[in-house]
Amino acid sequence: MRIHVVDHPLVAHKLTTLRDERTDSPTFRRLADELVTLLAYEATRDVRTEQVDISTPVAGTTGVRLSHPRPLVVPILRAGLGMLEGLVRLLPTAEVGFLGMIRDEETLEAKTYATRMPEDLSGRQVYVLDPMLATGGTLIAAIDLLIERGADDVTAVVLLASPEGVEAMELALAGKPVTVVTAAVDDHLNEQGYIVPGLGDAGDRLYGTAG
Ligand SMILES: O=P(O)(O)OC[C@H]1O[C@H](OP(=O)(O)OP(=O)(O)O)[C@H](O)[C@@H]1O
Ligand SMILES: O=c1cc[nH]c(=O)[nH]1
Ligand SMILES: [Mg+2]
Repeated sequence: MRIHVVDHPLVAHKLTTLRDERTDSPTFRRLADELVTLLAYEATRDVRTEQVDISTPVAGTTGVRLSHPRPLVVPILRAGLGMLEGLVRLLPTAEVGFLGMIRDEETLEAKTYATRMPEDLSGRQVYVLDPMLATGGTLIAAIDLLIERGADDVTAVVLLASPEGVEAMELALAGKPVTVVTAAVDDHLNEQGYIVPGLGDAGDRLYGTAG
Protein backbone atom coordinates (compact mmCIF):
# COMPACT_ATOMS: atom_id res chain seq x y z
CA MET A 1 0.00 0.00 0.00
CA ARG A 2 1.22 3.49 -0.81
CA ILE A 3 0.18 6.68 0.97
CA HIS A 4 0.42 10.13 -0.55
CA VAL A 5 -0.14 13.20 1.62
CA VAL A 6 -0.83 16.15 -0.67
CA ASP A 7 1.37 19.03 0.44
CA HIS A 8 -0.06 22.20 -1.12
CA PRO A 9 -0.97 25.57 0.43
CA LEU A 10 -4.47 25.60 -1.12
CA VAL A 11 -5.17 22.13 0.30
CA ALA A 12 -3.98 23.24 3.75
CA HIS A 13 -6.05 26.44 3.55
CA LYS A 14 -9.29 24.67 2.59
CA LEU A 15 -8.73 21.91 5.13
CA THR A 16 -8.29 24.45 7.93
CA THR A 17 -11.66 26.04 7.14
CA LEU A 18 -13.29 22.58 6.97
CA ARG A 19 -11.95 21.75 10.42
CA ASP A 20 -13.24 25.01 11.92
CA GLU A 21 -16.39 24.28 13.96
CA ARG A 22 -17.85 27.65 12.85
CA THR A 23 -18.01 26.51 9.20
CA ASP A 24 -21.66 25.87 8.26
CA SER A 25 -22.94 22.97 6.10
CA PRO A 26 -23.24 24.86 2.78
CA THR A 27 -19.66 26.16 3.13
CA PHE A 28 -18.45 22.74 4.30
CA ARG A 29 -19.99 21.07 1.21
CA ARG A 30 -18.45 23.60 -1.16
CA LEU A 31 -14.99 23.35 0.42
CA ALA A 32 -15.08 19.55 0.52
CA ASP A 33 -15.93 19.59 -3.20
CA GLU A 34 -13.04 21.97 -4.01
CA LEU A 35 -10.61 20.03 -1.83
CA VAL A 36 -11.49 16.74 -3.53
CA THR A 37 -10.77 18.23 -6.95
CA LEU A 38 -7.30 19.27 -5.74
CA LEU A 39 -6.70 15.78 -4.27
CA ALA A 40 -8.09 14.18 -7.43
CA TYR A 41 -5.41 15.89 -9.49
CA GLU A 42 -2.80 13.92 -7.51
CA ALA A 43 -4.93 10.77 -7.17
CA THR A 44 -5.34 10.43 -10.95
CA ARG A 45 -1.65 10.79 -11.73
CA ASP A 46 -1.53 7.08 -12.74
CA VAL A 47 -4.91 6.92 -14.46
CA ARG A 48 -4.61 4.59 -17.43
CA THR A 49 -4.39 6.19 -20.85
CA GLU A 50 -3.81 5.04 -24.40
CA GLN A 51 -2.24 6.72 -27.36
CA VAL A 52 -4.54 8.32 -29.94
CA ASP A 53 -3.89 9.96 -33.31
CA ILE A 54 -5.73 13.21 -33.97
CA SER A 55 -5.54 16.13 -36.37
CA THR A 56 -5.41 19.71 -35.16
CA PRO A 57 -6.44 22.42 -37.66
CA VAL A 58 -2.71 22.65 -38.42
CA ALA A 59 -1.25 19.13 -38.42
CA GLY A 60 -1.63 15.50 -37.38
CA THR A 61 -0.33 14.64 -33.92
CA THR A 62 -0.41 11.95 -31.27
CA GLY A 63 -2.08 12.44 -27.90
CA VAL A 64 -3.64 10.36 -25.14
CA ARG A 65 -7.13 9.54 -23.95
CA LEU A 66 -8.44 7.53 -21.00
CA SER A 67 -8.30 3.84 -21.84
CA HIS A 68 -11.11 1.30 -21.63
CA PRO A 69 -12.51 -0.02 -19.38
CA ARG A 70 -13.12 3.41 -17.88
CA PRO A 71 -12.28 3.99 -14.22
CA LEU A 72 -14.97 3.26 -11.62
CA VAL A 73 -15.61 5.82 -8.87
CA VAL A 74 -17.19 4.49 -5.66
CA PRO A 75 -18.32 6.95 -2.97
CA ILE A 76 -19.01 5.34 0.42
CA LEU A 77 -22.40 6.59 1.58
CA ARG A 78 -23.22 8.76 3.26
CA ALA A 79 -20.27 11.11 3.69
CA GLY A 80 -18.42 9.96 0.55
CA LEU A 81 -21.27 11.29 -1.56
CA GLY A 82 -20.02 14.79 -0.72
CA MET A 83 -16.83 13.94 -2.63
CA LEU A 84 -18.35 12.53 -5.82
CA GLU A 85 -18.81 15.70 -7.89
CA GLY A 86 -15.33 16.94 -6.98
CA LEU A 87 -13.81 13.79 -8.43
CA VAL A 88 -15.97 13.25 -11.53
CA ARG A 89 -15.31 16.87 -12.48
CA LEU A 90 -11.85 15.60 -13.50
CA LEU A 91 -13.04 12.18 -14.74
CA PRO A 92 -16.42 12.95 -16.34
CA THR A 93 -16.55 9.67 -18.27
CA ALA A 94 -15.93 7.48 -15.22
CA GLU A 95 -18.60 5.00 -14.17
CA VAL A 96 -20.00 5.42 -10.67
CA GLY A 97 -20.86 2.63 -8.21
CA PHE A 98 -22.10 2.98 -4.63
CA LEU A 99 -21.32 1.39 -1.30
CA GLY A 100 -23.46 2.18 1.75
CA MET A 101 -21.53 1.58 4.96
CA ILE A 102 -22.04 2.62 8.55
CA ARG A 103 -19.69 2.33 11.49
CA ASP A 104 -21.26 1.03 14.71
CA GLU A 105 -20.38 3.84 17.14
CA GLU A 106 -20.06 1.35 20.07
CA THR A 107 -17.94 -1.41 18.53
CA LEU A 108 -16.46 0.80 15.75
CA GLU A 109 -17.12 -2.07 13.31
CA ALA A 110 -18.18 -1.20 9.78
CA LYS A 111 -21.37 -2.73 8.34
CA THR A 112 -22.34 -2.68 4.68
CA TYR A 113 -26.02 -1.84 4.01
CA ALA A 114 -25.95 -1.25 0.25
CA THR A 115 -23.84 -2.40 -2.68
CA ARG A 116 -24.57 -1.12 -6.17
CA MET A 117 -21.72 -1.62 -8.61
CA PRO A 118 -20.62 -4.10 -11.27
CA GLU A 119 -20.09 -7.70 -10.04
CA ASP A 120 -17.02 -8.05 -12.26
CA LEU A 121 -14.32 -5.47 -11.76
CA SER A 122 -11.57 -7.47 -13.47
CA GLY A 123 -8.81 -5.21 -14.66
CA ARG A 124 -10.59 -2.07 -13.43
CA GLN A 125 -9.02 0.97 -11.85
CA VAL A 126 -11.21 2.12 -8.95
CA TYR A 127 -11.31 5.37 -6.98
CA VAL A 128 -13.04 4.92 -3.63
CA LEU A 129 -14.16 8.07 -1.82
CA ASP A 130 -14.63 8.58 1.93
CA PRO A 131 -13.69 11.74 3.80
CA MET A 132 -12.50 10.00 6.98
CA LEU A 133 -9.97 7.19 7.46
CA ALA A 134 -10.34 6.72 11.23
CA THR A 135 -9.88 3.11 12.48
CA GLY A 136 -9.65 2.04 8.83
CA GLY A 137 -12.41 -0.59 9.27
CA THR A 138 -14.69 0.97 6.65
CA LEU A 139 -12.07 1.42 3.94
CA ILE A 140 -10.47 -1.99 4.55
CA ALA A 141 -13.86 -3.71 4.11
CA ALA A 142 -14.65 -1.61 1.03
CA ILE A 143 -11.29 -2.24 -0.63
CA ASP A 144 -11.42 -5.99 0.18
CA LEU A 145 -14.75 -6.15 -1.64
CA LEU A 146 -13.42 -4.22 -4.66
CA ILE A 147 -10.35 -6.48 -4.90
CA GLU A 148 -12.52 -9.63 -4.46
CA ARG A 149 -14.52 -8.46 -7.47
CA GLY A 150 -11.32 -8.16 -9.52
CA ALA A 151 -10.22 -4.52 -9.21
CA ASP A 152 -6.49 -4.45 -9.84
CA ASP A 153 -5.71 -0.86 -8.86
CA VAL A 154 -7.57 0.91 -6.03
CA THR A 155 -6.99 4.50 -4.95
CA ALA A 156 -8.75 5.69 -1.79
CA VAL A 157 -9.22 9.45 -1.73
CA VAL A 158 -9.79 10.71 1.81
CA LEU A 159 -9.77 14.19 3.32
CA LEU A 160 -8.25 13.15 6.64
CA ALA A 161 -6.50 10.06 8.00
CA SER A 162 -5.37 8.95 11.45
CA PRO A 163 -1.98 7.28 11.99
CA GLU A 164 -3.82 4.30 13.54
CA GLY A 165 -6.02 3.93 10.45
CA VAL A 166 -3.08 4.15 8.06
CA GLU A 167 -1.26 1.45 10.05
CA ALA A 168 -4.33 -0.81 10.10
CA MET A 169 -4.67 -0.45 6.33
CA GLU A 170 -0.97 -1.14 5.79
CA LEU A 171 -1.30 -4.38 7.81
CA ALA A 172 -4.60 -5.52 6.27
CA LEU A 173 -3.77 -4.60 2.67
CA ALA A 174 -0.04 -5.38 2.56
CA GLY A 175 1.04 -6.32 -0.95
CA LYS A 176 -2.29 -5.24 -2.49
CA PRO A 177 -2.46 -2.64 -5.28
CA VAL A 178 -3.77 0.15 -3.07
CA THR A 179 -2.90 3.85 -2.80
CA VAL A 180 -4.29 6.28 -0.23
CA VAL A 181 -4.33 9.98 -1.11
CA THR A 182 -5.12 12.37 1.75
CA ALA A 183 -4.90 16.04 2.63
CA ALA A 184 -3.37 15.22 6.04
CA VAL A 185 -2.55 12.51 8.57
CA ASP A 186 -3.68 13.85 11.96
CA ASP A 187 -2.36 13.26 15.45
CA HIS A 188 -4.35 10.33 16.85
CA LEU A 189 -7.76 8.69 17.35
CA ASN A 190 -9.65 9.38 20.56
CA GLU A 191 -11.51 6.76 22.64
CA GLN A 192 -14.67 7.27 20.60
CA GLY A 193 -12.76 6.55 17.38
CA TYR A 194 -12.76 10.19 16.24
CA ILE A 195 -9.76 11.70 14.50
CA VAL A 196 -7.97 14.35 16.62
CA PRO A 197 -7.93 17.23 15.85
CA GLY A 198 -10.01 16.06 12.86
CA LEU A 199 -13.14 17.86 11.76
CA GLY A 200 -15.84 16.02 13.71
CA ASP A 201 -18.46 13.83 12.04
CA ALA A 202 -18.03 14.41 8.32
CA GLY A 203 -21.52 13.16 7.38
CA ASP A 204 -23.22 15.36 9.98
CA ARG A 205 -21.21 18.40 8.92
CA LEU A 206 -21.91 17.83 5.22
CA TYR A 207 -25.62 17.28 5.60
CA GLY A 208 -26.43 19.18 8.79
CA THR A 209 -27.98 16.16 10.51
CA ALA A 210 -26.83 13.88 13.32
CA GLY A 211 -26.48 10.10 13.02
O1 LIG B 1 -12.29 4.36 9.55
P1 LIG B 1 -13.55 4.04 10.32
O2 LIG B 1 -13.29 3.91 11.81
O3 LIG B 1 -14.28 2.87 9.77
O4 LIG B 1 -14.51 5.32 10.27
C1 LIG B 1 -14.71 6.08 9.14
C2 LIG B 1 -16.13 5.99 8.67
O5 LIG B 1 -17.01 6.67 9.58
C3 LIG B 1 -17.75 7.67 8.86
O6 LIG B 1 -18.94 7.16 8.37
P2 LIG B 1 -20.22 6.90 9.28
O7 LIG B 1 -20.21 5.51 9.81
O8 LIG B 1 -20.35 8.00 10.28
O9 LIG B 1 -21.39 6.96 8.23
P3 LIG B 1 -21.99 8.21 7.45
O10 LIG B 1 -21.08 8.47 6.30
O11 LIG B 1 -23.34 7.73 7.04
O12 LIG B 1 -22.06 9.38 8.40
C4 LIG B 1 -16.83 8.03 7.73
O13 LIG B 1 -17.47 8.67 6.65
C5 LIG B 1 -16.23 6.71 7.35
O14 LIG B 1 -17.06 5.98 6.46
O1 LIG C 1 -13.38 11.63 13.13
C1 LIG C 1 -14.21 10.92 12.54
C2 LIG C 1 -14.18 9.51 12.61
C3 LIG C 1 -15.11 8.79 11.93
N1 LIG C 1 -16.06 9.43 11.20
C4 LIG C 1 -16.11 10.78 11.12
O2 LIG C 1 -16.99 11.34 10.45
N2 LIG C 1 -15.19 11.49 11.81
MG1 LIG D 1 -21.09 9.82 10.19
